[in-house]
Amino acid sequence: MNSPLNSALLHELESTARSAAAAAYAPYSKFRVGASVLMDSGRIFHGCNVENASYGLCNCAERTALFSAAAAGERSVHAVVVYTPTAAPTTPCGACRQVINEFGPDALVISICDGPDRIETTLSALLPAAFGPKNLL
Ligand SMILES: O=c1ccn([C@H]2C[C@H](O)[C@@H](CO)O2)c(=O)[nH]1
Repeated sequence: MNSPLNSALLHELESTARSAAAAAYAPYSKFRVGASVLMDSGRIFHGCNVENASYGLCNCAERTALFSAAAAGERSVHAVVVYTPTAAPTTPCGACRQVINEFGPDALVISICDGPDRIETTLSALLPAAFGPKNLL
């Protein structure tokens, strides 16, 4: 990604994450999450959480979005946006942080919600000293 994350792109990413939550399959938690990812190619993918009757197999919105990008051949993520239907923003869970690290150790991570607050941080701040592909070289 050579160009910075300008405000138009950020707005698109945020509205994509918000609308992705509409497809959430969350019959158990009722917590409907949406995510969008901007890949270094410039392509945007989205995802929602997909739950399962065997609760441990629930997949978060962030991972759904990233796996969708990976399935399309993408390998490098520039920014991740997660939307939760809450008053305060929510950062990705530990499992999602590890998956984001696989494809974007330098990724920006932006959390938005229904309230005015937002969190703009980086994957490396959320998962310092991460284990990743470099450790297997
Ligand atoms: O950042 C998050 C946090 C939680 N969830 C999902 C997982 C589960 O389906 C539900 C409750 O944890 O919300 C996400 O998709 N992303």
